[in-house]
Amino acid sequence: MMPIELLEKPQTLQTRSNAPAHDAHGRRINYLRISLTDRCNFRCFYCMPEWGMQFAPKPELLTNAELIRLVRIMAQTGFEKIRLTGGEPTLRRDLVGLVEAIANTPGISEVSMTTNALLLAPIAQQLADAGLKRVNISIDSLNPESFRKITRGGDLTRVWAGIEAAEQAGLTPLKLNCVVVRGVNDHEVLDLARLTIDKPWQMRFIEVMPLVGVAEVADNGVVPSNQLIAQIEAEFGLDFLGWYGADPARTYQIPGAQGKLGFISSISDPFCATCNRMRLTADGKLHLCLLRDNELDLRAALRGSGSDEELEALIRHAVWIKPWGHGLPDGVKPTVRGMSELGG
Ligand SMILES: Nc1nc2c(ncn2[C@@H]2O[C@H](COP(=O)(O)OP(=O)(O)OP(=O)(O)O)[C@@H](O)[C@H]2O)c(=O)[nH]1
Ligand SMILES: C[S@@+](CC[C@H](N)C(=O)[O-])C[C@H]1O[C@@H](n2cnc3c(N)ncnc32)[C@H](O)[C@@H]1O
Ligand code: SF4
Ligand code: SF4
Repeated sequence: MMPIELLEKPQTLQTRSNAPAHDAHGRRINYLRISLTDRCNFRCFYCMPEWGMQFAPKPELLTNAELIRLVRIMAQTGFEKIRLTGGEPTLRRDLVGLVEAIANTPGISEVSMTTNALLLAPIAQQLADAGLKRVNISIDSLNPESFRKITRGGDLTRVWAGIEAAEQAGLTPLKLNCVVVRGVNDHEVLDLARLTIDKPWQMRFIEVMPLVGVAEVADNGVVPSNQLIAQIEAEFGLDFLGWYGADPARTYQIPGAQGKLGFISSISDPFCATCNRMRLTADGKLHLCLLRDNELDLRAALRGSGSDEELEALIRHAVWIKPWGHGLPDGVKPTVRGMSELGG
């Protein structure tokens, strides 16, 4: 499918202005994931090729002023929850100032961030003071050597320092993300789950998805969540807690544990029916569904002197035409963007 580029105000708007934006399937879309940069200080093998991606040249990236304006307009269309991601969001210059501006935008109720935490420790408190509510941190192995291999160079000690600093700064409840890949880190699932016995964290196991640049990792690497659930239950016992609204994770708990377990089963048990989210790429494209190619060029409208009203109309139209869901595992795979451009 070709990406959609709608640079002009659509002639027929299907949604009521002033009402919070809903798509054509009745889903309320109120969660924007912003990729602050497509660059990263890791090269996780399930996310990016070793040589990286074709990174966007700097002039193509949204400036802070453009981003803040867009967030204000998105908030007017009903977006309430913002997640900063990347690439690696901590590489963005003036991250603290950006967090503060977004957190102070009328209508925005929560700003959170997904990070690899390598650079988090020294800035965690400043981010919390600026209005960041919580962080989700990626950790795919507890073994420093395997961690280094999976991330192609990552230092697990610094990531633990980031986790500790996030807790101290109150960026909680803390969620830890592990992309499980068969034959690489699936043997560590019990050890990762065990962390939740003494810590109030949500440890989440994610089915690997076939994004551009790494599609072959998912071809043979997906471990269906039900296999992991059975394995963990056999070792510790497991209580099902629920599946709350638009949360992509099904949650469980080891009996008596302080923390929880989450399973994000995009492939074996998709959650598109309750999807509430869209993505803004660092180069200013509104990407309508993580696993589809459709996107709309907001940067062109921003830089082409589009008024706030025109931008709002474009955003409402994009929400209206948001695809129902993905077609995996056997349907059309994404062909345009890598995970590091979309932010997960
Ligand atoms: N298929 C699909 N997977 C998603 C979507 N959103 C998140 N994920 C997956 O879930 C992983 C974890 O997402 P996070 O960045 O931690 O964000 P989150 O789960 O929305 O965060 P919370 O606000 O804490 O619920 C991502 O890396 C993706 O693999 C989505 O809309 N579709
Ligand atoms: C793209 S990263 C960006 C934020 C940050 N660099 C990090 O790793 O947390 C966001 C999330 O996407 C997940 N992710 C990356 N590639 C994936 C894939 N192929 N399938 C499923 N999740 C993936 C990562 O594990 C991470 O939790
Ligand atoms: S998953 Fe995050 S840390 Fe790993 S390469 Fe992708 S963007 Fe970087
Ligand atoms: S695959 Fe698309 S529709 Fe499904 S949950 Fe993710 S973003 Fe939403």
